[in-house]
Amino acid sequence: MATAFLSAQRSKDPRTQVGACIVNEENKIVGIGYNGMPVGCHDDEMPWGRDSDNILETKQLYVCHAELNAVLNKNSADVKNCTIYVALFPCNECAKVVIQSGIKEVVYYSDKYKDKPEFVASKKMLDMAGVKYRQHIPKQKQILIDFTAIDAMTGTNVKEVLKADQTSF
Ligand SMILES: O=c1ccn([C@H]2C[C@H](O)[C@@H](COP(=O)(O)O)O2)c(=O)[nH]1
Ligand SMILES: [Zn+2]
Repeated sequence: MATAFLSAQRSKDPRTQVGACIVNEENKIVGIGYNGMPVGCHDDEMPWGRDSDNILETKQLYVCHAELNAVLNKNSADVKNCTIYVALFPCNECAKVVIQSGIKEVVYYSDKYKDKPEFVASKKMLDMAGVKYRQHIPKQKQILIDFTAIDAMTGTNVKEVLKADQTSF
């Protein structure tokens, strides 16, 4: 789940950043994704709002959801019998992707949209298809990547590394 949230940080969505991480039956990561615009559709040229009279000026019609990206980014032949860790409970469209790709379990963190039709429909389809889902309960409240501590522990000096890289060309 931490990997899913780390991936979510790459999302340009100002309101809801979603990350997803797929693991196989051996708990090895086989796909990671976050919600973002399709390749070639530049983040800064696309709309990121969701409230507009003109749906063409909202993100809804364009953004690729984290689960879809995680499945499309897979580094294995398929994701059958895998588990997907995802920051937000999957919407109806993502539930279809999960089911059709053979993923057998969804572990989610937030279920903030549970009363919306897309998410009610999602649960209905996951139930019918026999895909299990459960909320993630974190074992610890914080995971920190502290580069200062890493530098001290490994004797890394980024300025030196940069200089070394430049001179190696
Ligand atoms: O299953 C899902 C549902 C939603 N997302 C993404 C799509 C959007 O970028 C945000 C939701 O935006 P709101 O403004 O909070 O409606 O989350 C996803 O990746 N997967
Ligand atoms: Zn979705």
